[in-house]
Amino acid sequence: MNVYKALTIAGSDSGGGAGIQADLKTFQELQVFGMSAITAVTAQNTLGVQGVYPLPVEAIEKQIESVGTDLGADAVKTGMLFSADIIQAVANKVKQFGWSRLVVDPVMIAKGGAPLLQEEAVQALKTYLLPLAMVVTPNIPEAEVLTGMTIHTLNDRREAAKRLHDLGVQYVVIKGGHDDDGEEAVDLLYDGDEFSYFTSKRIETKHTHGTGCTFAAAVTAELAKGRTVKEAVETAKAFIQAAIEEELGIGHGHGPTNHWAYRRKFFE
Ligand SMILES: Nc1ncnc2c1ncn2[C@@H]1O[C@H](COP(=O)(O)OP(=O)(O)OP(=O)(O)O)[C@@H](O)[C@H]1O
Ligand SMILES: Cc1ncc(CO)c(N)n1
Repeated sequence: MNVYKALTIAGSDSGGGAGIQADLKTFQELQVFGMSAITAVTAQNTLGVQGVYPLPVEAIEKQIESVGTDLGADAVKTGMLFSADIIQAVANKVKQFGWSRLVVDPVMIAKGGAPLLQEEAVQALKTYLLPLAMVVTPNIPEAEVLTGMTIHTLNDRREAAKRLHDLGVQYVVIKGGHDDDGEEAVDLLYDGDEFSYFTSKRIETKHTHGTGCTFAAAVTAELAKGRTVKEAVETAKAFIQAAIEEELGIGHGHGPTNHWAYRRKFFE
């Protein structure tokens, strides 16, 4: 049996809808063996973030080394990295193990507004990690912070994608979840040459906690299997659409998406 493996380097969400938990569930659903290096523990639920506890840099490095020196990874994803020190350490380890199928989800703030990345760490993300990335997956506010431009139109988004590509990342996906007008949720992919668009019906719901993590984890899982970036984004879009569509309706606030919905929709 050919076993594909993916490593997520991200924060823990006690509520189970985002972060490490969303990543591992998504890897599993897509039949990829999931491994993790936890950067920070968050006390979090559907109502918000009640606490953030970053781990010592050494603890993060050790986890990555444990995976890298034994199991190996076909693809790697980063999520919440919190500080410039953590970003630099993660970038060094990615280089050390020669991981080229790297998906960077530049997590900055949780849906309720809690900061998951220190402001001074944005530059470190641009300098150390993005040049190593195969794919970066910002939402619109994250793309604005990374490029320093405001994004209103699709044209703005295309310009932002070009600027992100100039930072050294091979493929840029700017997600459209935050683009509030319109009946559709449109994600844009730029490969340095052409733009592609992945469009789905926008679902009217407040249960979108962890959509970004889940989407990027699905891209990572498909890359681990050797798919092209375009194929991986296509599957990730179908995965997140199903996960939002088939609501779980749990928790008292912005609930998590349904990680098993894609399997039920397409394979059962
Ligand atoms: N209401 C919606 N209906 C359909 N698709 C959506 C909706 N909201 C988000 N998506 C899709 O979910 C994916 C994640 O996009 P989004 O922009 O919400 O990420 P995000 O803000 O990083 O998420 P989070 O910070 O909650 O993890 C994209 O593929 C986007 O198109
Ligand atoms: C741990 C963690 N990572 C990422 C996000 C973004 O959805 C979150 N809310 N929590």
